Amino acid sequence: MAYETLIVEIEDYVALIRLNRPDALNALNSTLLSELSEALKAADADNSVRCIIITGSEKAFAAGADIKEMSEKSFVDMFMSDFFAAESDAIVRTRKPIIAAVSGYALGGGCELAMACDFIIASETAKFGQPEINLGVVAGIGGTQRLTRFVGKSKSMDMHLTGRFMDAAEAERSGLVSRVVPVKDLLTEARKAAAKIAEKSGLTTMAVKEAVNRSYETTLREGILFERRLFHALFATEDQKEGMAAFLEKRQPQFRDR
Ligand SMILES: CC(C)=CC(=O)SCCNC(=O)CCNC(=O)[C@H](O)C(C)(C)COP(=O)(O)OP(=O)(O)OC[C@H]1O[C@@H](n2cnc3c(N)ncnc32)[C@H](O)[C@@H]1OP(=O)(O)O
Repeated sequence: MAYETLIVEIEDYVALIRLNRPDALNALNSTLLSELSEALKAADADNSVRCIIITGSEKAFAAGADIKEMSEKSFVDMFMSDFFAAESDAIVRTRKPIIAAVSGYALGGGCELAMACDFIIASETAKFGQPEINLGVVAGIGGTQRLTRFVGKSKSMDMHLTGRFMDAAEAERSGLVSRVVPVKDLLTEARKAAAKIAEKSGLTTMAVKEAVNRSYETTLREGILFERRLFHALFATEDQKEGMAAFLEKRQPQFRDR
């Protein structure tokens, strides 16, 4: 399918979704976000895809929601359209793993999009920020909630209240990103991570996502119980038998998502 603001390539079980509004630093307008939702739904439903990468350009992952598009909207416009709710839900509803490969600016909605992915691999030039305060608004796609869970209250308040940017080294130290790589290696490293994930049982990767994401939404006791039940349930799958048999027989497992 052809998109106006995205380039989507599927190769070796990985769907690479590249945000593509070069003249606006990949600012997230409604076309881009609805195309991204569609692309994620299509990748989730496509049996030839086992992992998804979302990336931008070297200069910008995404410099936030499109300020030109938003500037004249009224409260009624925003409220009645439930601005960006459906689009951000589409990311969270995606059951296959999503890696954000971030280079350059990931600001406002761009930072929120990256945080809604399952993990972030950043290039050395990545800059994260929630500068909405400079525009007279607050984050609107989960920034106050997710950033606080990732980096803690003090740093999150600092970022949201001052609007300052965090570089890649600070983002890695703070737990916002899983690793930092040279710019030239960003996509190679993201593809390597995706290829590793693609080798696993798709059933089990979905279970991992559900369990880790549950840790943000429930108490420790409930989360551990959820994990234990999921662990028990996976003993009803062929992939558990195959994974353990392969280990004992000293061979690579052949998972069938069953
Ligand atoms: C999700 C919710 C609820 C809210 C948001 O996300 S609000 C947006 C938060 N993001 C920002 O406030 C960042 C805005 N952008 C910047 O501060 C700067 O563009 C920069 C620091 C990222 C880069 O500065 P630089 O001087 O290198 O580049 P520019 O000349 O400023 O930008 C190039 C080109 O892109 C357009 N641009 C950049 N960001 C956005 C944006 N968020 N929305 C719309 N357009 C954007 C910028 O206007 C310029 O276009 P023109 O050449 O046509 O002016």
